[in-house]
Amino acid sequence: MYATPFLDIPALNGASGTVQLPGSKSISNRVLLLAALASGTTTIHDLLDSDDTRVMLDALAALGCVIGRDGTTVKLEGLGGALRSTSASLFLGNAGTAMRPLTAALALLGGEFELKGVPRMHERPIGDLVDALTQLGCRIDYLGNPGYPPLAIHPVAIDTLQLDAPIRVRGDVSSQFLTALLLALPLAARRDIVIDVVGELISKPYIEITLNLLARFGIAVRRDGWQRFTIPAGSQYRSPGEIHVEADASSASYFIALGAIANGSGIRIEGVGAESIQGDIRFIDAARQMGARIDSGPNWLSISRDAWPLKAIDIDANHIPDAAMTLAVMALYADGPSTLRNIASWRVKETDRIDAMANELAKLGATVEAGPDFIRVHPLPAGAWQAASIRTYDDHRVAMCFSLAAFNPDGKPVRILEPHCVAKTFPEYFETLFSVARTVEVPVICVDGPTASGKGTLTIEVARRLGYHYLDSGSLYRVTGIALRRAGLAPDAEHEARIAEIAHALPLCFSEGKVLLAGEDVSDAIRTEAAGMDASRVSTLPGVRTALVDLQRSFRKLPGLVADGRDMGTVIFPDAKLKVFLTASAEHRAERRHKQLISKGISTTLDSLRADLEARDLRDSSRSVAPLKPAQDARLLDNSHQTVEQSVGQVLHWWQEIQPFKAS
Ligand SMILES: O=C(O)C1=C[C@@H](OP(=O)(O)O)[C@@H](O)[C@H](O)C1
Ligand SMILES: C=C(OP(=O)(O)O)C(=O)O
Repeated sequence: MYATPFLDIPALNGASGTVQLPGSKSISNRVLLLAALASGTTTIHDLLDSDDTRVMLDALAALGCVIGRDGTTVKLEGLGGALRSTSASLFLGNAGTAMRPLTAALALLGGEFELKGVPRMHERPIGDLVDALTQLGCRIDYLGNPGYPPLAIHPVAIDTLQLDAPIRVRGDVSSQFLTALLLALPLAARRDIVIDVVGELISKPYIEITLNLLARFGIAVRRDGWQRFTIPAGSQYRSPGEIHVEADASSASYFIALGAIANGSGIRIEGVGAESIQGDIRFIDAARQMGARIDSGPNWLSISRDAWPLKAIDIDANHIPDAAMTLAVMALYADGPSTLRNIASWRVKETDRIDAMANELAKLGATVEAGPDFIRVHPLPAGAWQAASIRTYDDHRVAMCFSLAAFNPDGKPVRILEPHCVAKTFPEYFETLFSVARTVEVPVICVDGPTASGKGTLTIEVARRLGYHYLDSGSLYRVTGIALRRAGLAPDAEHEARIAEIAHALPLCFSEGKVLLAGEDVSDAIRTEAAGMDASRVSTLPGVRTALVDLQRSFRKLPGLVADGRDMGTVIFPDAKLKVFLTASAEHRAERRHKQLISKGISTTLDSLRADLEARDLRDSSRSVAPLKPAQDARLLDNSHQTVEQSVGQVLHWWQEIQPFKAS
């Protein structure tokens, strides 16, 4: 997941490949609650691991469920209708699928509970559900604004609930209120329980998910149209033992759109197919209408671009409220204005999504019309796209769907602010996108400079702040040095061919700040002075340098790279847009190295370190191949009198200066 304050997506121009998508949020949270209400153990495969499921799991654990986890498989021992813990304060983040169903279940289970969430959750309505539960005799107080969480739930005896008259619940603000009642009321089914929906029910397919999963847990709800639902007397939750969660159909919408927009050999999605029980799968109908070519099989979809530009669409999107946001961005690539209707519920989700989409689409340059329950998006012709800094309003779907704007014909990058909000349902969204997307040019920042100038520290920090990959090219030489010593060779010209072979096939990777050679952590071994000397000698061998060029260039991957070394800007990435040549006086560098070594308990003297550094500088700058010198277009940064933060700030400032983004 990108934990950076922003993520810059360079202009993308193609995409091909296969993505395995994470589990459905709607299925995961329903199954977790049903498994908790049932008796016996349920093994859930492919459960979504995200903020929304984590708050549900934490809540169930606080209620006394025993939960075991192995990757995406979760084993949950149900409570069988009896809470092990009858008071708890539960934090439910911004998960509607946790807040609403848990409110109903806990109001019936008997106990003192406090249910709260993030500030936005406290602005998302729950009054219609609380009204329905209160009619039954449940006792719920608002701890903040009436009609909204946080809530205090008080115990009532389940056999005192009034179940003789139909329970009336409004269905026109959120279908989750009806879902919550359907999931929880089997707890009280000593007689038939009838629920009547008041007003036009929205987001109907989510009720189908609820009914489908209730049936998997042994509860056969009778349904009369979308108005009346009956939970038969004697209903009891029965765990199916094992259950698989399909991949998330709403998450699939971004990759379906990607296949429809991007040039390439198409996108294959694994984990969800056209027969999905999730209503958002009907997004494929809308995408086909806009011109996508889509095939499907058991648990897979394959999408490729067909009609181009896409065809404008005018649809009632009430049945696909979440995926429809993706259509609003696809509309930018259409042949006329597209209209999404009957989407008033967008206004009470993670943010006011109609306003958010209208504001951010306008930043890209689009003309947008919006009303209480619709949005109309006009296509953006080539030449009219702006490089925009997209505000995401802590809404995962805003972040995800705007990444698709990076396919604009004007080659403009897109900045996504607070990209970590995707953690609500799809923490690895951007990584998944980057695994299949192509760009004309992956941005690179080169930081070259002499030994002990602080390149490593600076580069790692700049990469971290930008969410870019990191290449410590010096370590390639150091690792080669270690590998050749292990092969019984000396780092000299006599063994150049053998060393080059070793370098070419170096099984190297950087992971969480560690350098791994064939899986072995060699981070400390390569930092000794002896390894440094070997690296410097190895790097004078032209055959070895050539062998390592391809390896170094292979680190240039989306969304960008910060490369540290001695010839990054001059030889390896001569087209880099920002090249920094970092220096510090020999005196300062010797002092820093001295401190470093002393802190590691390695004894040495300042004078000898300074002499070594000067000898190395001379060798590095006078070698015949790629001598250490600033690239012509490099910016010089002397950090002798700077803190790390100051040099990082300077590099980020230079980088920012060459970005085209307007402030948000
Ligand atoms: O029941 C569910 O799993 C959901 C129902 C929908 O909400 P509304 O019924 O409020 O539209 C949907 O937007 C939400 O992401 C998940
Ligand atoms: C509306 C959404 O979430 P929630 O389940 O919190 O309602 C969503 O995921 O788009």
